[in-house]
Amino acid sequence: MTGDDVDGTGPTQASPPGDAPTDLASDAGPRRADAPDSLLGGVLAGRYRIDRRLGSGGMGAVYAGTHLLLDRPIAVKIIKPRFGDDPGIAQRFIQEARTASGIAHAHVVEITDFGETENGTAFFVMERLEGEDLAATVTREGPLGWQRVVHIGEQIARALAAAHKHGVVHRDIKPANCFRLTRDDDPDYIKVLDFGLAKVVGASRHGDASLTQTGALLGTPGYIAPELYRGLAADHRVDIYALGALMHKLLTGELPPMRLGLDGPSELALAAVPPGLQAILRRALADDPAARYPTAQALAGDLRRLAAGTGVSLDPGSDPPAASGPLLTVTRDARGLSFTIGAPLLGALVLGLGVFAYFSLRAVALPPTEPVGAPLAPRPLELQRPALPPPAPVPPPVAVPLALEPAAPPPASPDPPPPAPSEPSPTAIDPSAAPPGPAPKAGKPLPPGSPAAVQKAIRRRCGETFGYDVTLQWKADADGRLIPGSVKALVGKRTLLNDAETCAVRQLTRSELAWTPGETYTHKFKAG
Ligand SMILES: Nc1ncnc2c1ncn2[C@@H]1O[C@H](COP(=O)(O)OP(=O)(O)OP(=O)(O)O)[C@@H](O)[C@H]1O
Repeated sequence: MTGDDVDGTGPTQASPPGDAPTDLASDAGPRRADAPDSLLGGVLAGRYRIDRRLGSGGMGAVYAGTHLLLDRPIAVKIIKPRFGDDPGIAQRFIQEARTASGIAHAHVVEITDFGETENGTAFFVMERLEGEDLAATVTREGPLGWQRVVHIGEQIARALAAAHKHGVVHRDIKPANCFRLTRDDDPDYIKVLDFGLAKVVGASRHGDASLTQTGALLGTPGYIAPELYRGLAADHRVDIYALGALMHKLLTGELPPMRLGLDGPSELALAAVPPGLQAILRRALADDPAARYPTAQALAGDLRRLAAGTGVSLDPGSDPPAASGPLLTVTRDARGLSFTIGAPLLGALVLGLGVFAYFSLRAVALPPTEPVGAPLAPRPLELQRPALPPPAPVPPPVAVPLALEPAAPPPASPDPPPPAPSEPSPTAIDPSAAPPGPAPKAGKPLPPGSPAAVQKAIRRRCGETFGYDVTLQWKADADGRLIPGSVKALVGKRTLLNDAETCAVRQLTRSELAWTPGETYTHKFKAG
């Protein structure tokens, strides 16, 4: 897994220029592969020798090392120096290790140690895996056979089910975060990596309220569930959506088109896969979380049944009740993100009110504000899109340009929204269409058609992605903030939903520029 590839398809070991997330100091430009690394050859915490750098991601770099006492290979993730000064980020990093180490599942990477060095650099130690992440696999091999995807998807679903029971939502499931290795003659044995973006239900147990107040939309474009883009309450089903997107990517080489407000499955490029798998993906990728699998366990069950040829249970009413564990509800409010446990106690209360049956069909958690478990009221999303092609037996994938309706203003709060982190996580997207975001900077709106700063950033960061002429389009909302879902990358008349778009959307959303309200921008980039 690399932060190199924003849609999870890039190489695993390198840090190319298009990789905004991976370089240690983005303002200083990407880290050169041959740059000296003072950690190499050193010994961490008196027992971990740092042998070579494997790559880097949003918050840290990963090194291959050796446990000197046990003479055993390990991998160490070390927080980036620029984040080291930020106690909040370091806290998240340690939290990542602590929570991931508690999941203990065959398909979750094992965390064996974590801590801080003498100079305050946070690190954690993992089992070192031999293989490659799924982004590398799909880049090299192209689309995978559906049987392989079902096998891979089931393992990831089981890992997620274990994490969700533990109160952890991964929030950044993508090919780059799923490592493929050979075990017991299985060449597609999967370990899920990187719970760095996961938020923990039990954060408050550690007295870490800041974990709930990032105010940023975390994830990777293309894998982010629609409710997060909308700024609605969200829960563990964001992982189910992301896993659906991951399987779609593995099956077709492309991400599913984002179609906010549309549940129609006809645009999925899945003609070559069995109807049962198509149905599974449609359900996993449902726009409305209530129409998705209620649990990762249920998704894993259908994948298992499909592999065994015993059919799938796609009737939502046939799903098992929600897991009894502390499933997570992430709620966006004026203070940022907050978390609620859908505890059995809550279920009992609901039962006492005589409506358990109603909710058990739709929800696994009951957020305090806008329940994602309940059917979403049809939202008047202003989908500005060309007329959809007429229904056809196997329609080609259609990318729908989106203009998200700015969500309703947040409820009044006595407290002002928290300040944005000094350096957002590389995969953090300022949810400009979301209600609780900070007010747009009172910058001088750039004249339409000359977004020079963004052009520079995209040129620098997405240089390798644009090996061809590409036109970028994006739209500003009524407040002059970029609408993430509006970004399109066009090559000729074809809309791309891959590296170009995801790299561009990341750069655009990070730019924090004020745009001309309501303006649609079109910008051409020449290859090279
Ligand atoms: N336990 C491990 N064993 C072997 N290689 C690993 C291990 N963990 C990570 N790697 C590799 O290290 C590199 C960097 O991983 P890292 O988690 O920093 O990337 P990332 O997924 O982009 O991070 P982030 O999600 O924080 O942006 C990747 O090539 C990944 O495959």
